[in-house]
Amino acid sequence: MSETATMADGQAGAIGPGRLVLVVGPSGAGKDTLLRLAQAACADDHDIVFPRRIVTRESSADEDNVALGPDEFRRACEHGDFAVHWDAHGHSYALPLDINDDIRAGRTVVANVSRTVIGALRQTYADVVVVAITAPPDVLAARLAARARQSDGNIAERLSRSVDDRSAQADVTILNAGSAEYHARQLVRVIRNEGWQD
Ligand SMILES: Nc1ncnc2c1ncn2[C@@H]1O[C@H](COP(=O)(O)OP(=O)(O)O)[C@@H](O)[C@H]1O
Ligand SMILES: O=P(O)(O)OC[C@H]1O[C@H](OP(=O)(O)OP(=O)(O)O)[C@H](O)[C@@H]1O
Repeated sequence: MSETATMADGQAGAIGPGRLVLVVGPSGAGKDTLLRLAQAACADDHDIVFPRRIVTRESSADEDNVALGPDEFRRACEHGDFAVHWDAHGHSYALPLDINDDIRAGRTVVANVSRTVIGALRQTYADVVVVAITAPPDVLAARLAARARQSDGNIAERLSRSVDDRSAQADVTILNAGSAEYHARQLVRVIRNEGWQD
């Protein structure tokens, strides 16, 4: 399995003062679901930004991503259009460079990223909060089977993906085993920097 984490702007902790909230976790944990609900809850707050990811797969009901072909993605990468990019599950993913403008303007940027890029992002941004979304293994398997997204490829391979936990330490962990609405409210409280376990 290969992943790459490449930063466009590598000055340690240089980019602030806004917060970068990273939503991470295994496939099927519910990252996109909680993000969609949180985005809807924050729709009126223009200081909270949910950037569209760039992914080498079609946009779907699960994620409203910008879809690029592999060659276009590579050219955009070489052109310096991405704040960060990585490869996983046979796809390439990126966050757009303009998140840096939002963060410099003091806005909060919320994004679903690979656990493999947390270390690099913590070094590059001044205020990073990592939110791990988790669920028991049997729940992950059932959810991925039910999601049945064609671009997911082999579900067993998705489930078996492991990431070095030392590089992926979370500030907050949400065990997404209750209702999605309840856990999305927890995520919103983290995004708003409020007490999240109330
Ligand atoms: N709290 C929850 N309760 C029940 N089903 C959920 C919950 N959270 C997510 N799901 C479902 O699990 C599947 C995987 O969720 P998704 O958000 O796509 O996960 P991820 O982005 O982490 O891979 C989806 O079909 C989604 O509807
Ligand atoms: O390195 P990892 O932490 O394992 O993450 C790898 C990738 O998997 C997820 O993407 P994707 O949206 O394709 O999958 P998911 O929705 O099934 O998690 C996540 O957003 C990362 O882009």
